[in-house]
Parts: sequence; structure tokens; C-alpha cells
Amino acid sequence: MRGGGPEGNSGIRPGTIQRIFPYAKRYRLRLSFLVGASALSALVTAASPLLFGIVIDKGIVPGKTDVVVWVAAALLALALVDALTQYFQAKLSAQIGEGLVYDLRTQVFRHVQAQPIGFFTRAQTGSLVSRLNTDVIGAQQAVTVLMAETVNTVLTLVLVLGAMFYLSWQLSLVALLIVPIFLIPGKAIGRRMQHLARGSMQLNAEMGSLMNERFNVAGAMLNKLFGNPARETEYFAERAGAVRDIGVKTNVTAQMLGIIMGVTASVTLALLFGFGGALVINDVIAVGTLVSLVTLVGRLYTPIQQLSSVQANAMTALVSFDRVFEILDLDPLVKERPGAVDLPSDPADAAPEVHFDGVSFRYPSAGEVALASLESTDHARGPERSDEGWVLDGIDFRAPAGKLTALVGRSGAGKTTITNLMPRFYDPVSGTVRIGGHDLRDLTMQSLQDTIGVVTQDAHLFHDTIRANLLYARTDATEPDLVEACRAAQVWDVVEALPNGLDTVVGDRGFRLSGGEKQRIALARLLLKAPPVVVLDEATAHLDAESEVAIQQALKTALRGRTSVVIAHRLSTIREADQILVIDDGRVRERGTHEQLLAAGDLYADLYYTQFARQAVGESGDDVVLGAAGPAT
Ligand SMILES: Nc1ncnc2c1ncn2[C@@H]1O[C@H](COP(=O)(O)OP(=O)(O)OP(=O)(O)O)[C@@H](O)[C@H]1O
Repeated sequence: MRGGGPEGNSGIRPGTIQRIFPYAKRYRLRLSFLVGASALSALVTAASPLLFGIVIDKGIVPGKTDVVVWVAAALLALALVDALTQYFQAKLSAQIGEGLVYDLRTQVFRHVQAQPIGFFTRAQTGSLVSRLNTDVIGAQQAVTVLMAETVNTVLTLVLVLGAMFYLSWQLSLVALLIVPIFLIPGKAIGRRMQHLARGSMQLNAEMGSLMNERFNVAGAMLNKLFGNPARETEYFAERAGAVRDIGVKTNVTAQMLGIIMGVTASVTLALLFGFGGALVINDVIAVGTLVSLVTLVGRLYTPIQQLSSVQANAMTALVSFDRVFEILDLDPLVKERPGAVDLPSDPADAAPEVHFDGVSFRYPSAGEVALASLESTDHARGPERSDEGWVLDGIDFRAPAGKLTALVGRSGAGKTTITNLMPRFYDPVSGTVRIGGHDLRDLTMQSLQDTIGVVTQDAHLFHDTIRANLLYARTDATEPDLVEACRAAQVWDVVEALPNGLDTVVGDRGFRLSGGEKQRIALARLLLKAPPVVVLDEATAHLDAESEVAIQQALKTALRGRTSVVIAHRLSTIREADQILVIDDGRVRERGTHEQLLAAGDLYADLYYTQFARQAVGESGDDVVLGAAGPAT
């Protein structure tokens, strides 16, 4: 078990406690009221048993009605104060706690969003979501429950013990003999609870991750095609079983303290009545005093129990804080450097040139981009890719302004990796990627995002309306803008025919659009954003002739006047390219136009004759899909 599983390291990193203070500081006024209310409630807890003694010894036994009435009224008043303080304690503690959960969640969300794409390829979504849910709530406990509880506990203990000694030191000593019986096992149980809490969170996150993976549409489909239900269930049952086992251990451990306490309470009561009864008979103390004492001792148990579990609770909460901080401490591999500038817009409104200057790259190792504890645990993490060598090796090319550059090459040659460097999904290990003459690392993330538009093969749409998906690219687009973009992307006819038009819900669980339709919606999204530079991974899917023509027209509109780098799968795109780069084993092996490269008779010609030859048949007619089934693309 890696990353601090139940058998792993359950310690807290140094400095965690100090890091909590700034979060609590924001709520200092409410916290001080909460502490005040807790103190008041401690006072009430210690005061009312004293009144029981008074009403018996000074009222009932001597037969003084007025004393009985006054003490009863005082008890009533105390009950009222108690109710009010409880209400305020609950309210303040909820406000502070929920506020803290909100602060932590938004901070983690912001931070995770800033992580490079490599982080998301490694981290398990389920584990990540669990950090945002469970751990953040655990962390809340540290500040609210613990702070208020500790004040209340300590004060109650001091006041109740004070009152007991004031009444009878002999009986108080008898009662105090029991304290170590709570405290010693409490400490051991606390340590075990901390251990179990971290393990339980980790195991729950793993189980959640598995369900997330198997139950999204793509996962479920894969499961139907290749999965074996019995094997899958067994795999899940293993995880659920681990959650069950640790749940049992946690519950039993938590109950142990209560059991020990119950037994000790009975023993103490027996002792008190035996010893105290003798003192009353011998006139050492009054009967009311014994009643007061028995009640006071009853009120000792809760604070003593709380005190013994304070450490366990604090540790559980600290583990949560620690796990949240662990995420906040992840330094994104790709980030905006201080003093980054916006890409200056071209006065002539021309698209900028993209320049790869001696770019070499290998994918970062797991340890560089993600946390071990956010990855699956019981499979080895697989080879660290970085050890396998370079994926790109001295890539040099210029994608001329406003022109179409097509990337072709065998599968795994490095085409996608090249395009991944343009929006800074990753940074080159050496060399520079420039846009309009500026190193991408000198530009603000926002201006880079505004400059580059990417359409991937399997364009993702959120589970939301088409309108919302389109507006994601440009929030201020008007209805006519949306319609125009859809028309230009050749998808308006499709959208119009949908049950709710632009307001039809699409995405994983929404209306199922075909692959071609989805890519055209993605193109409409790109057109709305209107970036000067476009990165496109053409869909390889075979489309019917009509969709094919529609896609080609949409592409023409989308790429016109833009600097575009396209991983080309279609002959028409390759032919129209101003420059074709043949990528082979992470290098640019050849460059030129279709005719030039064909004439050169090297790799491109090979690819053309072995993989693209099929298209020669279709050249006179509709466009033909290139290399969809073959290894060359
Ligand atoms: N996230 C990643 N982590 C580690 N290695 C990766 C990652 N993505 C790709 N690779 C590796 O980098 C190499 C180049 O992959 P890339 O996806 O760039 O090739 P490609 O030319 O686009 O191939 P295809 O046409 O099949 O998509 C491959 O060996 C691949 O296994």
C-alpha cells in the first residue's frame, strides 16, 4: 500500500498544525463567541448539581417551601441558559465549519485546475474527488469541534472537580481514582483511530475511483466488450471488502472507549453510594451533598471521555488537513512565470507564426506530475515513461502564419506530442516553442488560451446543452453568433432538427450525437472562439459521404486565414497543406508539399503507396478517409 494506506505512514508532516491557523483566523470573531458559549455551558454543567444538594439539604429536609421554589426557579433559568448556549454553539460551529469546508474546497479546486494535463492523466478522478469531499470535511472537524470541545471539556472538568472537592474531598478522591482508567486506553485507541482513518479514506477513494471508471459510458462499454462480470465483481468485491474490514475495525475501536467507560461508571457509582452512604449515616456529609456529588461525578464522564478522544479526533482531523495540504503543495509542472506578458496582437490582425526550435521532449515521470496516493494502489505504477527515452528529438519547423501545416507519420511517431506542446499541456525539456516570435513560457496562460484553439479527434462535450457547450468557448456570444458558428461548422441543420434545438442536452448521458456531428459542434465551438492559431487532430472515423463533405467544408472555414497545425488523416487535407511534415521516431524526417514528397520517394511515398493508395480510387469523387485503419496516419 502506497501513499499512507492503513499499513503505510500515518504520521503527520511537520508544520501541518501551523498551516491550519490562517484558516481559523478568518473566523476569529465567531470562534471567540463559540469558545465563550462553550465556557458558559461548562458553567451550567457544574452549577446545577450544586443546586440539587441545596434544594434537598436547605429546602426539602428542613421543610422550607420558599427555598424549594427559589432553587427550582434557578434550575429552570439554568436550563434556559443551557438551551440557548447549545443553540449558539451549534449555529456558530456549523457556520465556521461549513465556511472552512468552502474555503478549502475552492482553494483545492483552483489549485487542481492549474495542474498540467499530465497530472490528470495520472491521478484517479475518484481519489481526487474524495479529497475534495471527505478529507475537507474531516479537516473542518479540527477547527470547530475540537476547539470548542476542548475549551468546554477542560473548563467543565475544572469546575466540576472544584465543586466536588468543595463538597467532599474524600468522595472526590474516590471518584478520581477512575480517571487513569479512561486516559491510558484513550491514548492507545487514539493512535489506532488515526491509523485507521487514513487507511479508510484511502480505501474509500479507491473504491470510488473504480466505480467512476467502470460506470462512465466509455468504461461501461469497454466492460461489456472485454470485461468478465465475475472477474469485475471480484475485483470490486476485493476493494469493497477492504472498506468493510477497515469499517469494522474503526467502529469496534471507537466503541471500545464507550464500553470501558460504561463499566467504570457503574463501578464508581457503586463505590460512591457505598462509601458516601456510610459518610451520610455517620453524619460526615448531608444527603443532599451525596446527591450533588453523584450527579457531579456523572458529569465528569463526558469531558473525561472527550479528553481521552481529543487526541484521536485531533489526529483524524490532522490527517485530513495533511491530505488536503498534500494536494495544495503540488507545484504545477507547467505554470505561468512571474512577469509573463500577453501575446501582443498583430496590428494587421494577421495570425502569428508557430516555431518549434530544436524541441526535445519526454513525458514527465509519475512522481513529477501526480501524487502516489492519487493513483491506483495495487498495481505497480508501470514503467516511468521518462526512462524510456525521448519522444521528440530536436524538432525544428516553422508553421507559417495563416498557412496549413500537416503532420503525418506512423502511429506513435510523436505527432500528438508535438501538438500537445503548443497549448502548453507540457513544456519542452529542451528547445523552445515560439508563437509570433515569443517563447510560450513568457506568455500568460490566458493569452495563450485565447490564441490557440484545439479540436481533438474525440471532441469532448460536457453533459449540458449545446448552447452551454458553445458558450464555454465565448461566454458573451449572442444567439445569432451561435447560429452562425453552427452554420459555418455545417452542423446547424442537425442542431435545428434536435428536440430542443440549441437547448438539447448532449454529452455522456445526454443526446447521442454521432462522431462527425460531435466534431462539427467542436468546430463551431472553435469558430466562436476564433483563435488565430488552430491545432486539429482530424477524426479518423469513416463518415458517410454527406458528413464527410460537411466536415471538409467546416474545416475549410475553420482553418481559413489561421495558422494551423493539423494531424492529417484525410487526403484532401494533406493535399491542401502548404507544408507537410513527415514525423518519424520523434524527428521531422521529411518536409515539403505532397508532390515534392512523393517525388522524393522516401517515407512519405512509402506511406502514400502502402496506406494512402486506397484513396487514389476515391480521388475523383468524394473525399476519402486516409489511413484510418492502417498504422500510418
Ligand atoms: N501521456 C503520456 N505519457 C507517456 N508517454 C506518452 C504519453 N502520451 C504518448 N506517449 C508516448 O509518446 C510516443 C508518441 O506518442 P504520440 O501520441 O505523440 O504519437 P502519434 O504520432 O500522435 O501517434 P498516433 O497517430 O497513434 O496518435 C508514444 O511512444 C507514446 O507511447
